[in-house]
Amino acid sequence: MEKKYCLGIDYGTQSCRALLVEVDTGNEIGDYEQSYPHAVMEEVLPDNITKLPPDWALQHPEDYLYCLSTVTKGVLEKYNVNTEDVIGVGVDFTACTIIPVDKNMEPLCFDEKYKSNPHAYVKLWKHHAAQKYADKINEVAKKRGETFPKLYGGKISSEWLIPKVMQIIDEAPEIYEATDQFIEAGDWVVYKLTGEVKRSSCFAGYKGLWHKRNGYPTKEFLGAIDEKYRNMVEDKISTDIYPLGDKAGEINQVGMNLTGLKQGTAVAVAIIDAHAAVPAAGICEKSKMLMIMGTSTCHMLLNKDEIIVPGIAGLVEDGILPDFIGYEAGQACVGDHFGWFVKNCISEKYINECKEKDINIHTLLTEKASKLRVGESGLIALDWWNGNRSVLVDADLTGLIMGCTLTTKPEEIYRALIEATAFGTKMIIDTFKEYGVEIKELYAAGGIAQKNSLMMQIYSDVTNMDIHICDSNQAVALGSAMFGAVAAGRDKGGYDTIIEAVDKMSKVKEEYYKPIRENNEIYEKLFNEYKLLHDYFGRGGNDVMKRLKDIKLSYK
Ligand SMILES: Nc1ncnc2c1ncn2[C@@H]1O[C@H](COP(=O)(O)OP(=O)(O)O)[C@@H](O)[C@H]1O
Ligand SMILES: O=C(CO)[C@H](O)[C@H](O)COP(=O)(O)O
Repeated sequence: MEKKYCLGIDYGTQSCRALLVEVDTGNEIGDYEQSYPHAVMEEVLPDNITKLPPDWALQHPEDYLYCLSTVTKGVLEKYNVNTEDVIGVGVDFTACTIIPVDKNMEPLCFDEKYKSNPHAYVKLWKHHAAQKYADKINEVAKKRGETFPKLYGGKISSEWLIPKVMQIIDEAPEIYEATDQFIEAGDWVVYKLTGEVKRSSCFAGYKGLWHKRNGYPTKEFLGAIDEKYRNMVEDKISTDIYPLGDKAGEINQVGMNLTGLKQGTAVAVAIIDAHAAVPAAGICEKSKMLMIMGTSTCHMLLNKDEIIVPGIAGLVEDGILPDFIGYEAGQACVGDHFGWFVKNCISEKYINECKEKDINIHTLLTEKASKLRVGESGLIALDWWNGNRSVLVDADLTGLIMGCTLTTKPEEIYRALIEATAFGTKMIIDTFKEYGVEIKELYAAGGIAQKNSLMMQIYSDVTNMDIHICDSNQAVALGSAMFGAVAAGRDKGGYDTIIEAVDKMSKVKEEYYKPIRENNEIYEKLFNEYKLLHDYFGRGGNDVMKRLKDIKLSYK
């Protein structure tokens, strides 16, 4: 019998990639990647005139279609696979990443009329300018004694659907009027492939405040925030939601022209990027926390019980795998602030050294940082360059490096930034444990888990836990491909359930990171200092970060 393949299409923050995988073994044939031509728009629209205020982060949906074509056609051609043998496709996407679309499902920013209106574009997950709307939701929910925020760690994040739509209602009523529906980019790509609008319970559950039994927040609640928000769900957000593992549809003519895939190929209901990595790392039982480490880090955990943990991003029934409560927590800025550092704070001398050694700047700084002893630099940092997602849920917090002197070196700062993210992860783990959610093992996947072994050792030393690594350079895309194989089903050579796919296709490396006792002892001390700073600046001891932000905003 001919080999059967499935395809995972992974839309990250910076780029999109397609991964071709053998269905029976999970062996990765190869991948193809393409960066978004407009990247993340944080300062100006593509017209090069319309400036964006602080905390905005937009993307261009044109890039999603361009990348879809490039990566799918690219991978099929490069590895010369007969499309007859590709049985299923899965799509994952960052979230909450939403597009306002018209009645024909065309993004409003494609319309000449709205090209210079920032609200007509995609609001990327890390668009944090809806914080004041999230604050309103939290305030009114508290006053009314609403119970739904408990499922989201007690606080609704500015990254999510409802605050983002509220921002559009207030700041661009003409865009709100012209919008037929607000749709997650992952669901929109599935529509482009199949012609079917099959919204995913994963996006709706974690990012849309949707609950399997209770639905979205009620009209009464939304109306209590302000009358103008009362009908937003009914008018502009589809309530037709489908579980993970379902088939959304089949590649249609448009999908075939876009991708080169055969009409009739099964397409799975879309999934959030981080969530897709869980089955890829072989996790289908409770108590194993997976960190998906890239631009940001998402912490995923399965459990059988619904235990309320303050400050986590969400817990959703069947949200990751069927028959489990899927818990998510996260750090909004991990690779992103290493990226910021290497882009803005590196001297000519280091750049020349990279050229001489023919390595990139991350590798050079990591090499130098690995020679430092724990605590030797005298630095400590807070990892809030992009706000704090867990456990403080506050996008208005900012980054901090303490202990700098005239002898501080770039690699010391780089290491302090790595350590800050490890401390942030320990805060999350400790909070889960404190509230009775068991974490017995730690797993890691994503770009950084593969690329930076110093960082993984630091995480092991800080958390004092073994860390197992998913044995795929593209864990997220692998997970999506697995959902593609499930959408195809056993009759077509795929699987009936994601658990069967985990059994055959998932991958974990044999070697793992073990904590080094002496390092852990010093990190315990440093973590106590981190906690002091964390609580002082993040829990109301001193709101200087917010006051500085207010002054900054007064200039816009
Ligand atoms: N060797 C490295 N060590 C640590 N961080 C890195 C390294 N190389 C790249 N990065 C950071 O990793 C992030 C990209 O992660 P990746 O997993 O490839 O993408 P994404 O999060 O978009 O899916 C960028 O923010 C970049 O600054
Ligand atoms: O909130 C998310 C998942 O729940 C985002 O999708 C994620 O934080 C962005 O992912 P990446 O760092 O891989 O670009």
